[in-house]
Order: sequence, then structure tokens, then C-alpha cells
Amino acid sequence: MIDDEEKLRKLMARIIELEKFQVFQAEDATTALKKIEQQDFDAIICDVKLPDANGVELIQQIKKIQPLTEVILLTAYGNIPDGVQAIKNGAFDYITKGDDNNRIIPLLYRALEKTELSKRVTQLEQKVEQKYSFDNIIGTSKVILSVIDMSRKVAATDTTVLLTGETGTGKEVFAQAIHYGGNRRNKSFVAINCSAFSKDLLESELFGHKAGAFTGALKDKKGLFEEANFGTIFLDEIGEMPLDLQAKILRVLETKEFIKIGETKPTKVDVRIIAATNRELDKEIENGQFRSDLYYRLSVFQIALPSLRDRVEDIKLFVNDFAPVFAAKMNKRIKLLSPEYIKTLEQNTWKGNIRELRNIIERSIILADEDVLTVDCLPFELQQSNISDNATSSLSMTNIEKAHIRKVLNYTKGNKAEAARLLEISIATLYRKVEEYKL
Ligand SMILES: Nc1ncnc2c1ncn2[C@@H]1O[C@H](COP(=O)(O)OP(=O)(O)OP(=O)(O)O)[C@@H](O)[C@H]1O
Repeated sequence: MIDDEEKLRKLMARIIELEKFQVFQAEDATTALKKIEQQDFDAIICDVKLPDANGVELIQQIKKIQPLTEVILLTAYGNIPDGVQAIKNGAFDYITKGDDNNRIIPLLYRALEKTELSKRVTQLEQKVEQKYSFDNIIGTSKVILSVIDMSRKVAATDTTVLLTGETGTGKEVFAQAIHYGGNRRNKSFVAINCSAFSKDLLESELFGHKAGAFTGALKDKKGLFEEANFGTIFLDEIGEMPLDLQAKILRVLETKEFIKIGETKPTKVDVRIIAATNRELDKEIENGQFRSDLYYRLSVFQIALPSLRDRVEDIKLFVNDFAPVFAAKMNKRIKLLSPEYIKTLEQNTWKGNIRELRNIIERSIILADEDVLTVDCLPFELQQSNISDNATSSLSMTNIEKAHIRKVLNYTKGNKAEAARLLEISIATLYRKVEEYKL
């Protein structure tokens, strides 16, 4: 409570204290600012006429120190311009000094509500930023470190980025890290998968439409470019975008404007574009499926994400990161990973890359009977691919028999009598083979 009129200040403080708030009183701006530097306040009530400052101007100084704190200005009777200027300077509201005492408590509660909300939003923003930061991207292989380094550098700019790479290599993960690592982090990140919509729907999703622009367009609709204003739009699978929409994206890149469906004048936007594709766009250009001019605009800064095959040394890191998460979800405790389990994963070809690896790990945890992840928890094809990828010796009858028995035992959850029945061999033979193959 900043006011040099002692009597009134004390009266106001008393009213507020009756609501169980703690009030700090200051008779001038200097004392108040000193205190504000030292301590967080949830709300500040400030007189307009102070011995060493003007309250309207003081608001900006207070906001600089504590941006989330709400300020209520006490104005002289009938001085509306002061109140208006106070709000322009960031005040929550203003009241007439002495006259509006009964308004102060409800106003204070509303101001506190806003302060609390702003604090929660800031906390959530920080959490999101942390979640999608480069620090959370898993991998220490040389290839991924160089991709992270490149992405960090481009994040700080406004440059358009094209992310290429097979499905599941983390293109969206990188798009988010680039957004949250840049200056637009507190604005929207909007993602759209261009392959998931028909041409007309995609256009309406991206650019929006006017009411009545087509049957079913009952109301005006904002498009994602508008939603992403001052932020970033992530155009996933841009290789699937129809040619005439490609032309419209090129226009946004070149002029920063677009025309909504059913509209005649253009809408201006300030949006960073990050696009991704798992297609080879130069081939798509040759086939007439992709516009070369758009490709050149998009590929100003191209980042090629490596496939999991090209960063085998990261597989163990992924397992160590994903396994505890899934285990906790299923109330299991996985203490060990058998070396053979990791080796089998490292030998797989991973067409679905990290997404596929994640699914396989989840499945392994479901199947794990004990606290160790073993090869038995892997799908049979993986165990098999390990065999066939190995060497020609792996194609021997012995290896195939071993893999087959393992699969059946897996299916019967280790029940040997049941496995022997399915294999159409005697239980004694099965025991002998289990012993021989160390299954
Ligand atoms: N480096 C990483 N660290 C942790 N998780 C990752 C990493 N890269 C990818 N993932 C995870 O892998 C999965 C696939 O990633 P993402 O969706 O980003 O791939 P994508 O290349 O965009 O795939 P698509 O081309 O199919 O859209 C997600 O579950 C993601 O969280």
C-alpha cells in the first residue's frame, strides 16, 4: 500500500488486514521500490500523487521488477485520464481515492486471482519449455549431436526449417525443440499433419474461411496460420500437400500473407514455418508432385535426421530412458537389461525408427515376468532377424530349432508340458533341448 497520506493509508491497510491479508505500507516511491526489489507482492495499491513520484509512471517501474504483480491505482476524484493512462501502463484497475473504499476488497480479490493465474501460466510455460527442450533429446552419437548443434543454432533465428528423415526419427521432437529454444517460445506452436486431410479441408484448416464460403461453413473460422501468429507452424508430411496449396504456402513465405476461403483481402501473419517430410522431395519434384520453388524456399536450412540404424550406439540410452517409464506405468520394476536383449535390438533394422523401438520396449515390459528384460520379451521376428542378420551359420537347422522352441515356450509362458504338446515332441526331448540350447 503506497500512499503518503498516513491516515488514509492506515485505514485502507486496516480494511485489507481484516480480510487476513498481510499489508506492507510505504509512504513514498523510494521506500516502496526498495521493498519490491526484496520481496514478492501479490498486489500493490498505489496513490497517484506521491512526494517523490507520479503513481501513473511508477506502475511501469513496478511491473519491470515484478511483472506478474497486479497494481491498483488510487486516483484523485474525477481524474479519469489518469486512470486510463494507468491501465495503459499495465495497471489492473483504478479507483477514486476515499470514495470507493467499499470497492477495494472485491477488486483486490480479482487482482489476486489474476496474479495467481499469471503465475500458473508462467509455471506451465516453463514446464512445457523444459519438456520440449534440446536437453531432453536423447542421444550421444556423433550424428545426433551434430543435428542437435545445428538445430540449436537455427532455433535462435527466424529461419524456415525443413526437417527430413524416415518416419519415427524425431522430426516433430526437433520441431518442438526448435520452437521452444527460440524467441517465439511463449507463443503458440501449432502442428498439422498435411497427409491427414483432403485438399479442401486442409486449405480451410490452414487458412480458415468466411461464413458461407462453402456449404457447411456456418461461421467464420480462423485457420492455423492465424492461430500460430507470432509463433510457429509445423507442417508435417509437407510432401503430401496438394500442388495448389503448395503455391499458397509459398505465398505466405514470400509475402507473409494469405487469403482465407471466401475472402477477397489478404490477412497478414508473422509465423515461423517448420516443415517436415519423409519423402525425397527432389524425386517428388522430378515426378511433378512438388513445386521446386517451394522446395528451394523451404530448404534454406535443411536438417536431415539420422535413422536409428545410423545411431545404433544410442539404442541403449533409449532403452534406459523408456523402460523405467513404461515399467512404472505397469507397476513393474525392471532392474536389469540382459546384454543379449540390447544386442538383438542393436541388430534390428528399425524401419519405424524410435517410434518402433519405443513400442517394442513397451511390449517387452508387458511380457517381462521378472525384473530382467531378456530376448524372450522381444517379438519373434526380432529374435529371428537377429538370427538371419547374423551370419550364414545362423541359418542352420539348429538355430532355427532353437528360435522356434523359444517362441513356443514364450507363448506357453514357460509351461514345458504345454510346449512339448504343441511341438509334438516328448517332454523328455524338450528338456534335453532346453538344456542343450540353454534356453
Ligand atoms: N531424441 C529423442 N529422444 C526421445 N524421444 C524421441 C526422440 N526422437 C523421437 N522420440 C520419440 O519417438 C517418437 C517419434 O517421434 P516423432 O513423432 O518426432 O517422429 P517423426 O519423425 O515426426 O515421425 P513421422 O514422420 O512418422 O511423423 C515419439 O514418441 C517421440 O517422443
